[in-house]
Amino acid sequence: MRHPEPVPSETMDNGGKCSCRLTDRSRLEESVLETMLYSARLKERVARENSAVIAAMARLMADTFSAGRSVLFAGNGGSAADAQHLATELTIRYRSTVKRPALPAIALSSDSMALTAGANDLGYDAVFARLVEAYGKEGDLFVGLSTSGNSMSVINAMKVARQQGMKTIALLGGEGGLMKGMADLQLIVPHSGTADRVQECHITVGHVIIDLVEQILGYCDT
Ligand SMILES: O=C(CO)[C@@H](O)[C@H](O)[C@H](O)[C@H](O)COP(=O)(O)O
Ligand SMILES: [Zn+2]
Repeated sequence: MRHPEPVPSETMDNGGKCSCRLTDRSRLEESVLETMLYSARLKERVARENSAVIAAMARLMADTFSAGRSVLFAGNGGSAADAQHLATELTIRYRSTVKRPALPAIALSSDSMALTAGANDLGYDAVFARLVEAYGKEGDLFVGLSTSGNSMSVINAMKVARQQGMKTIALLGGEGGLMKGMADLQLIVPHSGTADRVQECHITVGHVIIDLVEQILGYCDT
C-alpha cells in the first residue's frame, strides 16, 4: 500500500500561486486517518516480520554493554534526530521508573564543530567515518540509520566500523539501498519514496530495543 497523498483541490489560481491546498475539513480528517492507519499497519507488518531480528539486535546491544563497550549511532536529518534520541535514552534515561547506571552511547551527529569542520575539510561523506575512526573500538557496536540505505556518510562509517572490529546494525527502508547486506543485523522497513513513515518505524524499533536491553541487563521497574 502506498502512502496516501493529499488530493489537490485546484492546480493554480490566477495569481500564479499554487492552490494545491487541502482545506476541506472532512478531507483533512480523512487524510489524518489514512496517514496514521498506514503508519500503524506498516509498524504491525514490521513487527510481525522482524521480531526475531529485533530481539537479536537487543541481545547484541546488551552484550556490548555487558562487555564494557559502547554504542555509536549515525544518521542524517530525521535519522540524526533518531540517533540522538536513542543515544540519550541510553546515557540519561529511558523509563523514569528504571533506576540504572548510564550506558555508554553517542550519536555522531551531535557535535556541530566536528560536523562542520569534517564536511568543510574532508567532505560530508567522510564525517561519520572519521568519528568512528576516532571513537570506535573493537567490540563496540555501530548503529546506522538510513531510510534510503544510500547515504554515503552512513555507509562509509559502517565500513570503517567493520574494519575496526565493531559489530554493526542497520535500520533501513525501501529495499535497503546500498546498505543492504552490509551489517551484521539489519531491518528494512518496506516503504519507499518518503522518509517519514520509515523513521516512525525506526524510532519504535529503537525504543523496543532499549526496553529489551534494560530487561536483559536486569534493570527492572522500581
Ligand atoms: O526527516 C526527514 C524526512 O522525514 C529528512 O530530514 C531526511 O531525514 C533527510 O532527507 C535525510 O538526509 C535522508 O537520508 P536517509 O534517511 O536516506 O539516509
Ligand atoms: Zn524516546
